[in-house]
Amino acid sequence: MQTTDRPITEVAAGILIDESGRYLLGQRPEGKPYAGYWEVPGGKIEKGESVFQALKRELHEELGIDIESSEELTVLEHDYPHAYVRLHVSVIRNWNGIPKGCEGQALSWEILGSEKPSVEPLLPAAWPMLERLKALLT
Ligand SMILES: Nc1nc2c([nH]c(=O)n2[C@H]2C[C@H](O)[C@@H](COP(=O)(O)OP(=O)(O)OP(=O)(O)O)O2)c(=O)[nH]1
Repeated sequence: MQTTDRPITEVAAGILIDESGRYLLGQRPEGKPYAGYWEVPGGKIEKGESVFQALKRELHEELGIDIESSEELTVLEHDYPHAYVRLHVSVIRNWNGIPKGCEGQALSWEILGSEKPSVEPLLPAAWPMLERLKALLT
């Protein structure tokens, strides 16, 4: 773990994996830092929320789906100019509804085994998540 004097922004990110073995990326909407960059869906954990509660709320707001369960994949930190973030990354295999871009964001289903995503650029901290996912599945 890195250490920092900066306040830490706790973030929950959820890698949705569908039945054909694809995972979902979303493009950050206008108005957010790194707008246009691709990321794993999720967002900031609010005060008093667990990682799962935050994921459930964020994925409902962003994608219009209801998740039933999640498996913790990894925790990683990244020092951005706008914030120091700690990302709690989970894998989600069960949800109700069909993911859609409720905030006007584009979505892309990606092949798990591929070398790199078909879309770019990715948020810098999304890369280690995908590496961790690859390691889990191979
Ligand atoms: N969701 C998500 N966030 C990521 C990833 N990689 C990464 O560095 N982040 C960072 C970017 C942001 O600083 C932070 C997530 O915050 P956000 O701005 O998306 O959160 P939010 O939806 O709660 O935003 P807001 O309500 O403040 O507008 O985590 C990723 O793959 N997915």
